[in-house]
Amino acid sequence: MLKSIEKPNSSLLLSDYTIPKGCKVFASFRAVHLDEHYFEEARTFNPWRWMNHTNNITKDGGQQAGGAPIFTPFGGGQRLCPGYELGRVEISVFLHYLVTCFSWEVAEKDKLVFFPTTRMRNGYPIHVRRHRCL
Ligand code: HEM
Repeated sequence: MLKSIEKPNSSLLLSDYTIPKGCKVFASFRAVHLDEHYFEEARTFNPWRWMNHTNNITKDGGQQAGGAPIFTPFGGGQRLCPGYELGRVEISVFLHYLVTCFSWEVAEKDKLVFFPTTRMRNGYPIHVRRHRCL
């Protein structure tokens, strides 16, 4: 749990870290989303984990401090991504057509890397074949 205390000289004490006034703080959503404490086998591709909508709570059933959700790909609070609904619709439509109208084969082996963001090292090239469409 993160505790923040504003110090008299305007620096901020966040957990055990003193953040000097004027510093920029980058919240690593990836670090939270790959944390085994919150997500079982966090680095395993398992889309079925999202069938259970209680996945925004800890494994022991506790909510994160302040009751905030732990799965936050679109940020949160005042800076919540304003395009989050559009983003979700676009991804749903894309995935629907990808799996219903196309098949694909891996063109060349690739490796998943996690820094600075989660991605495939070489962009995961694939050969796509259109086999059916609405
Ligand atoms: C999968 C798609 C998307 C993801 C994962 C995503 C994620 C994010 C995240 C993490 C933030 C930062 C929140 C913060 O600063 O705490 C953000 C901000 C923002 N996003 Fe998205 N976004 C997506 C799609 C979109 C789309 C489709 C639009 C617009 C059409 C959009 C517009 C914005 C804007 C304008 C901000 C800045 C909000 C602000 O600073 O107040 N995003 N997004």
